Amino acid sequence: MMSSTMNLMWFRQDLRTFDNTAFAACCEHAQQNHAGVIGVVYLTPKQWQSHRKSLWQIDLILRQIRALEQSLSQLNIGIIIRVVDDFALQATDVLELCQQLSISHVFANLEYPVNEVARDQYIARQAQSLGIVTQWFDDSQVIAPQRIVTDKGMPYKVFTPFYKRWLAMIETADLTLSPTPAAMAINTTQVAKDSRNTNTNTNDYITIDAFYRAYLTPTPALDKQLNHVGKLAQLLYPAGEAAAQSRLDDFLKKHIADYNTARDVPALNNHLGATSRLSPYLAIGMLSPRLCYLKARQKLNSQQGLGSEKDIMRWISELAWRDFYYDVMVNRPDIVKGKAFLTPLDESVAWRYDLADFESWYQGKTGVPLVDAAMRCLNATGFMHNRLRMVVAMYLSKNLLIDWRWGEAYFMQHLVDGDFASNNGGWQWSASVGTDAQPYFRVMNPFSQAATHDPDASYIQYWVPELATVPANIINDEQKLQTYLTQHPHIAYPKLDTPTKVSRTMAIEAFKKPVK
Ligand SMILES: Cc1cc2nc3c(=O)[nH]c(=O)nc-3n(C[C@H](O)[C@H](O)[C@H](O)COP(=O)(O)OP(=O)(O)OC[C@H]3O[C@@H](n4cnc5c(N)ncnc54)[C@H](O)[C@@H]3O)c2cc1C
Repeated sequence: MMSSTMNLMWFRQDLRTFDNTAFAACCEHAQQNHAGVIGVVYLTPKQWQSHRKSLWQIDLILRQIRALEQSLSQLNIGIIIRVVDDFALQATDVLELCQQLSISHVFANLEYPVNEVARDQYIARQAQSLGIVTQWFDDSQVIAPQRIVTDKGMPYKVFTPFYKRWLAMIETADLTLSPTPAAMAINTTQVAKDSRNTNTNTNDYITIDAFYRAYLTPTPALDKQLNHVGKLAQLLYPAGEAAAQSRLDDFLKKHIADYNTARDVPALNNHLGATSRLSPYLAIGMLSPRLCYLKARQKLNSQQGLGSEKDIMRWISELAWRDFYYDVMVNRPDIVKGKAFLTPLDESVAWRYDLADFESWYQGKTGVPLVDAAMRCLNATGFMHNRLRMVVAMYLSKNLLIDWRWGEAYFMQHLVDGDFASNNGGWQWSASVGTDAQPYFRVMNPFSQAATHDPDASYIQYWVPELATVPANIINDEQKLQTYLTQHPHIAYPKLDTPTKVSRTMAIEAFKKPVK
C-alpha cells in the first residue's frame, strides 16, 4: 500500500534510528501530515572504490543495513537498498525514486566532503524544480562544523582554543538527544522491498562476499583483506545499534576511569587496547557522537571526587578532536584534493616514492618491531591504536620520507574506521604539514615509544612472532636488537639498513632544505 504523501529518509553515514536528527524530523513531519516514511540507502561501489573504502568498513555497513532494516520494520518503515556505481548516478536515481513513489519530502543528514556537498546541492536544486522539498541536517558531530569560530569569526587553526570554545558552547547549548520515533501508522515495508534493485542473493541481503564478487574490482590485496574480514569482522565489530551502545556502556563502566594512562598501552585487554574502539561505529553513524558525549558527561558528574575526572575529560577531548578535523576539512576543502594545510612546507619537501620501502612498511617488515607489529595488526584486524597510528605515520613520512599521501591512502583502504577528516588530520599532523601539527623536528623514536608503551614487548611479540624468544629489553633497544639479530641469524626478522637516528636526521634536513 502506498500513501499519497510519502517522506523519504535517505540514510547515509547515519545508519541508526536513535538520535538521528534527520530521521527524527522526517518521522515527526510524517506523523503530523499523515504521511508514510520510507528509507533508502545507497551502495555506491565505484565511488567507494575511488574513495578507498576498506572491505572492513563496507562489510560493517552491509551488516548494519541489515540490522537497521530490522529496527525500522518495528516502526513500520521499509528501507530500499539500491546499488548504483557512483554519486552522479545516485543523484539521478534518488530523484527518479522520489517520482516513482510520489515522495513529497526528502530528509537527510549532511555529509561534508566536497563530492558529497556537490551531489547534495545538485539534488536540492533538481528536487526543487520537481516540487519536492529537501531538508538537510547537521548530525555527524557533537557540534557541527563552522559553528566554533574565533572572536573575529575565523576558523580555529589550533586545537586547544577550539576545544575551550567547544566545551563552552556545549555548556550553553541545549544538547538533547532525539529518541527513536514511535511506530508509523502507514506501513511501507512491502513498498520498500518492491523497490530494491539488488539481485544478489536470498533474503535480499548482500554479504560482503557477494558484494565483492558482484561490484568491486578484485585484486590480490583485496582478496587477502576479504579473507581477514571473513574471519574476524563479526567478532570484532558486531553490527546493530545495541552492540554499539553496549560497547559505549562497557567502556564507560570498565575503562574510562584509567583512560588517560591506559589509552597508550596497546597490549591491554588482550591486545585490543583499553580505548573505546567506538571509531568504527562513529565512522558509519551507527552511534551518535552526542550520546557518547552526554553519557561521558553523566559519568563525570557521578564520579566527582573519585579521581577519574581527568581521564573522562581526556576522552571527551578526543570527541572534540573528531569535530576539530571536520571543521578543518569544511574550512579547507582543498585538503580533500590532496593538499596539505601547510601547502608551502609540504611542497618544499622532496618526498620519496620508493615502492620497496613502502612495501616493507605496509607489510610490517621494516625491521622496527613496533611499526611492524602495528601494521600487521592493521592488516589482520582493520584497526590500529591511536599512538601506533602516530608512530607508523611518522616512521613512513619522516624516517622513510615517503609522501604521507601514500600512507593516508593505505590507511583508508584498510581501516574499519576510515574517515576522511580524521585520517587526513592524523596523517598531516604526523607529517608536520597539517593544522596544529607536530613541528617537523619532532620525530617519535619507535624504539623508545615501544619501551614506554609496550615495555614487556607483549604487543610486539603477539604480532611479530619471529621475535617471541627475544627478551623485551633487547627488542625495545635498537642497538641491542641489531647485535642480537647478527648473533642469531636463524631469527627471520630484518635488520635495519639505516639506523633510526640517521634517518631522523635526514628527514629533518629534508624539511629544512626546500626542493629547488
Ligand atoms: C595517522 C592517523 C590516522 C587516523 N585515521 C583515523 C580514521 O581514519 N578514522 C578515525 O576515526 N580516526 C582516525 N584517527 C584517530 C584515532 O587514531 C582513532 O580515532 C582512534 O584510534 C580510534 O580508537 P577508539 O575509538 O578506541 O578511540 P578512543 O580513544 O576511545 O576515542 C574516542 C573517539 O574519539 C575520536 N578520536 C580519538 N582520537 C582521535 C583523533 N586523534 N582524531 C580524531 N578523532 C579522534 C574517535 O572517534 C574515537 O572513536 C587517526 C589518527 C592518526 C594519527
